[in-house]
Amino acid sequence: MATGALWLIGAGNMGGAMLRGWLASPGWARPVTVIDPHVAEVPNGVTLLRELPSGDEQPDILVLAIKPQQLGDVAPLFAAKAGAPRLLLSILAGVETTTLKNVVGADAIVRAMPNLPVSIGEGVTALYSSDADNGARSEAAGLVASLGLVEWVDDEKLFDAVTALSGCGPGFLFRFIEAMAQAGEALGLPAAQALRLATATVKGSALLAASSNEGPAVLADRVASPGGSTREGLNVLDRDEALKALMRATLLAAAERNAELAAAARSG
Ligand SMILES: NC(=O)C1=CN([C@@H]2O[C@H](COP(=O)(O)OP(=O)(O)OC[C@H]3O[C@@H](n4cnc5c(N)ncnc54)[C@H](OP(=O)(O)O)[C@@H]3O)[C@@H](O)[C@H]2O)C=CC1
Ligand SMILES: O=C(O)[C@@H]1CCC=N1
Repeated sequence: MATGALWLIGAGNMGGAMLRGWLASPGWARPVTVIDPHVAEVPNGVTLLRELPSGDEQPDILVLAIKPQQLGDVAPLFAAKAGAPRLLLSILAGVETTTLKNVVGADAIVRAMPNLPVSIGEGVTALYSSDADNGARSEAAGLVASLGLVEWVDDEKLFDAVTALSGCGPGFLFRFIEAMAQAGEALGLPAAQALRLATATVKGSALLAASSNEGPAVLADRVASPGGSTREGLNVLDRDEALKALMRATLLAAAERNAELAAAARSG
């Protein structure tokens, strides 16, 4: 059971989600300090500081969860410190290892890209490190293992793609649920019922896809009874690859924004 101190800098939407996931995981024993100037409250047992302590004190593990555009605000605070954390886990979209190294001189740096369902232990966290040794890599993976699926990415260039797919993905799927529910509403269903049906349908389909040996294309065919109604709906999604083209454009736009954020962080 790991007991070294963890500092979480930024406890907004994603930092807060990871914190909830960690505190709910069996055997969690690390003392946690949240450093965030504005967050309203933190769970029981968590220390809240409004700014980074000015002395040389450093945690065992530092989790950086501020917005990429806020990195410049904390950089001078780290520059003034003599010590360094043992492990830095950065969840900043876009911001590259070389940029992080210039800000926090941790012994090991691991980039992580979690997604919002980590708060219920059903998330995805992608990890990348250019130079962490096996011990640090397994420690980083162990830290996020209780939050859901963990996937290593070998090439940092692919991190923007992973961010677009699984990091941003819940946002796209929430929009899909909303659109599906509204389409049901347009067919006459009460709004609340349409939302329950759409949400449960996406949940059940994802669970089935995750547990099946068959791919999503085969599963879609299993729903589409010959001569039936699903095929008519799939024909709309498939015409001119309408849905696939929309998803390609969606992920590309997100990935390009990550590259812009990286460039901005690189130039300080
Ligand atoms: N949201 C998501 O689903 C995901 C987000 N990420 C990454 O997580 C990071 C945070 O995103 P998100 O949670 O959405 O953003 P939020 O704005 O919700 O959270 C950032 C938090 O950090 C606080 N903060 C600002 N400045 C400082 C500072 N100097 N020291 C400490 N805390 C500070 C912010 O306060 P204030 O609001 O007042 O500025 C806010 O509470 C980003 O880098 C993003 O790329 C990664 C994966 C998924
Ligand atoms: O929107 C963002 O920039 C962050 C990164 C991944 C999800 N949210």
